Amino acid sequence: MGSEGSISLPVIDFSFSELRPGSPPWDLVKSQVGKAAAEYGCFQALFNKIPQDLRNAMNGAMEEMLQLPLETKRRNVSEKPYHGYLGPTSARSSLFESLGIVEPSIYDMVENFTNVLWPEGNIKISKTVHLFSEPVLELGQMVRRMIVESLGVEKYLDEHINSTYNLLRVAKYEAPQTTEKKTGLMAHTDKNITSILYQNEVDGLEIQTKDGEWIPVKLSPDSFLMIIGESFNAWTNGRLYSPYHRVMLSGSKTRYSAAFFSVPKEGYIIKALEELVDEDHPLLYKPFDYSDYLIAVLQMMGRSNPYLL
Ligand SMILES: O=C(O)CCC(=O)C(=O)O
Ligand SMILES: [Fe+2]
Repeated sequence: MGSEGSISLPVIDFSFSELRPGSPPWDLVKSQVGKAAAEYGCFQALFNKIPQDLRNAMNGAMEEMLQLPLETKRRNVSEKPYHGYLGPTSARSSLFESLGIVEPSIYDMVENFTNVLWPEGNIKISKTVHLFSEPVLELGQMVRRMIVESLGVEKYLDEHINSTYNLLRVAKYEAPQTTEKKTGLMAHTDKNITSILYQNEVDGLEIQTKDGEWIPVKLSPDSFLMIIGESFNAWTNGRLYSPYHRVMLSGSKTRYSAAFFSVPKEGYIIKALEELVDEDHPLLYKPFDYSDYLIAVLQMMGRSNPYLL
């Protein structure tokens, strides 16, 4: 397919006032979502449910959190990989740093996080993160429901939704001050179910198509990028694509992003749906426990992966 930049990622509009399951706009959007998830494993979602002042507040909150002193950010710890502070190390891009917030739609969970960074509390940040997260996570659930419906496996919808929790990671990518592109985050696939990305108005994300072409993502301020993770690909026996993506940076503007990951709960076994396994679609992956899989991937990638803890 053509030279670089000649194709772009699907853009899907979720800004209908009446986007209820079963309604005509729902069915229309659902067919676009199903197609995009199968062909690209990602799409840009236009979503007008978050007012500009809340987006501005979120941008400010991300900046404030990630500009704290290193020893403060390091207090954001977790025994689970990727759930706590990740900083620049010799094995990772020196431009990247991120903090992890488990279950950001639950106010008390956000407060637990902010209290670690600000022992005296920071209600403004807690409220902003919580308020911002709620509609984003609703968008995520809506997309997952549409995908499950478009594959004709609605009977597993509750199991699918209830088998995950949410993890928010806010990241800072230091401006490289160069005209040529520098790596901010190495190429990788997400291992979880779905990821929804929001950014301050600095682009940098690139997605690889099935043909191997890298497409730079241009996100309008009121849009999000939805990415299918490997676990969703496995659960649907390969019906969905899970694309490689990376962050490439140039110029003098610092990039901040908020990535909302839906992650399989501990102990949940990801097993391809029997309805999606047949002669034309032989079983692709043996059932697996997500936590074991993640640990195996991390071990396999070893030191060569800067994305590693
Ligand atoms: O910051 C971004 O835009 C991408 C983050 C990402 O791909 C990840 O954290 O898995
Ligand atoms: Fe990612």
